[in-house]
Amino acid sequence: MKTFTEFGLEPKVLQAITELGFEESTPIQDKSIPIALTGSDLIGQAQTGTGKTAAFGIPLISKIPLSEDRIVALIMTPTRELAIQVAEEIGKLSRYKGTRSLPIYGGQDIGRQIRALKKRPQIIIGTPGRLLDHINRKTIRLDDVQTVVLDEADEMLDMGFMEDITSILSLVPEERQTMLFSATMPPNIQRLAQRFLKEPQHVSVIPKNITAPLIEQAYIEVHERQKFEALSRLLDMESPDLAIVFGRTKRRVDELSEALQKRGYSADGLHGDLSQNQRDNVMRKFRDGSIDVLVATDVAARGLDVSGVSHVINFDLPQDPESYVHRIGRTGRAGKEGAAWSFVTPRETDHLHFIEKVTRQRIAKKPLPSMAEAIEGKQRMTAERLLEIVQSEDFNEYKASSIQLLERYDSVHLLAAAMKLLTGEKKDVSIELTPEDPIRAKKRRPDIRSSGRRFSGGPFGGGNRSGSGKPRGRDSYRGGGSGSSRGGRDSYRGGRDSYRGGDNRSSDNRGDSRRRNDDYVN
Ligand SMILES: Nc1ncnc2c1ncn2[C@@H]1O[C@H](COP(=O)(O)OP(=O)(O)OP(=O)(O)O)[C@@H](O)[C@H]1O
Ligand SMILES: [Mg+2]
Repeated sequence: MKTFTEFGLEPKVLQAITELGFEESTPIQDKSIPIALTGSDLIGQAQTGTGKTAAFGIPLISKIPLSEDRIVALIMTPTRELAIQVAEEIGKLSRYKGTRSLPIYGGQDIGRQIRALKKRPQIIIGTPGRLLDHINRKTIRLDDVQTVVLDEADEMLDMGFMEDITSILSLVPEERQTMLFSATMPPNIQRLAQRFLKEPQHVSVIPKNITAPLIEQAYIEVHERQKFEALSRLLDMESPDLAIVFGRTKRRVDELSEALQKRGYSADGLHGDLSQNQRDNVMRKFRDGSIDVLVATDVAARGLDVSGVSHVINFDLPQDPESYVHRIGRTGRAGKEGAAWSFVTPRETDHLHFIEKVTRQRIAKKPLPSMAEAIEGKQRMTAERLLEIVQSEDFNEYKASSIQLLERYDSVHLLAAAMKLLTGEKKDVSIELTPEDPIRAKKRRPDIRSSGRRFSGGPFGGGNRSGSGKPRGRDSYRGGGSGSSRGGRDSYRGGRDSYRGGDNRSSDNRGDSRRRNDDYVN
C-alpha cells in the first residue's frame, strides 16, 4: 500500500488523483503502475472494483507528452457503456495535464465522432466494431499508437472479438506496449497473450477467493414460477440503495423491468437491443438515482462502476462462473460492502456448486423471504423516509391540511394510510413472465485464473475475508497447465454465446455458429 507520490508521477496527474479522492493506491495499482511506466507488456488481474482502470490509466496518461497531436494510445472495451465510463475516468485523471481522450462506440452518431476526432485526441477508448468502422473510413489511423490496453480482455475474447482485435492490432506498430486487464483470466487468455504480447509481466493480486471480499453471497432455491414473487419480497426485505438485477435474455429483461414498474418499483431495463439513446438514458437514470433497480443482461456485467449499488441479484444464474464473478462485482467496490443474491431453480443446484467450486467460495443458502419479512422491510423503509422528512422539518405547507384531517380522523389510521400510499404498493397487479429454461451444469476444468501469485491484504480490505475461512489448497481446484485446459474450456463455452455485449454492429455481422438463441444477444 503506497501513496501515489511514490510513483514519481508529475504534479498535474497527482493533483487529479487527489481530486478523485484516492489516498492510497490499491494493490493492482501498486504493482502495475511502475511496470506500465517502464513500457513493458503487462497482464493485470485483480478483483472487481479494485481500481484496474486507474492502474492502466495513470501510467498511460503520464507517458503522453502534452505536445502530442496523434493517437498514441488505444483502450478497447467489450461494451459501449464501459467505453463511456473508462473515457470518463481517463478524462478525470487527465484533467489538469490536459491529455485529450475520446470514446468511440457503436450506436453514437458517427459524424459527431468524426468531428470530435478532428480535435486530435491522444487516447481513444472504443469498442472494436466502431473502431473498425473508423479505421475503414480512414477517420482513425493507428500508425502512431504506442500503447494498447484491452480492458476485460477475457470477455473480448469470449464475445468473439478475436477477429476484430486481430485486424485492429495488425494496424498498430509492432513496437508498442500492450496490456491486458480483467478480474478473471481463464486459460484461453493465453491465446490472446501469445498472439499480441511480448514477454508480458504478470501482475496478479487475486487472493484465495476470486470474488471481491466485501460481497456477502447468498442464494435462494426457487422454482421458475416463484422467481418474481421472490424478487419483490427480496427487494422489499432488503430495501437496496441501488440494485442490479441480472436476467438471462433481452426478453427476460424487458418483461422483468416492466413487471417491476407495474408493481410500483422504480426500475428500468438495459440490453443490447435498445437504441444507444435509450441505453444512455437508463444508465444516466441509474447513476443519478432516479431509478433504483437496473434490470440488465450481461451487457452490464463487466466493468461498470456505479457508486451506491448495494445489491446484485441474479434473477437467472449466469451460464459461466466468470460472468458470476463480474456480475456480483458490480457491488462491493472500492472498499464498500455489498450483497449478492442468486435465484437457483432445483435443477440448477449442480450449476451453482460448479460456480462455487470455480470461485472457491461457498454461497450460503437462505430461505425465501417470508411475506412478513417483506412487509416489515418495506414498512421500515417507509418509516425511515417519513422520519427523514420529519427531521428536515420541511413540510410546513402540509400542516394545515393535516390539522384538518386530524380533526376528522384517527391519527393512527391516517398515518397508516399515508404509509401505505408511500410504499407505492401495487400487489394486486398480476405478473406473467415467460419461463426460461434452467441453465445446465457443464463440465470444464474449474480454473478461472492464469497465474497465481498470492496477495496479502491492502486497501479495500482485500483478501482477508475469505468465506469459509478454511485454507483450501489452491491446487485442488486448479486445472493442469493453462495451455492444456484450453480444450476443456472452449467446449464448455460452446453453448453460451449469449453475449456479444457492446457493439451491435459487429455482433450483428458475425455469422455466429456459436450463438444459440438470438434472444441471448445483448
Ligand atoms: N486508489 C484508489 N483509492 C480509492 N478509490 C479508488 C482507487 N482507485 C480506484 N478507485 C475507485 O474504485 C472504483 C472501482 O475502480 P475500477 O472501476 O477501476 O475497478 P476495476 O478493478 O476495474 O473493477 P472491474 O473488474 O469491475 O472492472 C472506482 O470508483 C474508482 O474510482
Ligand atoms: Mg474495470
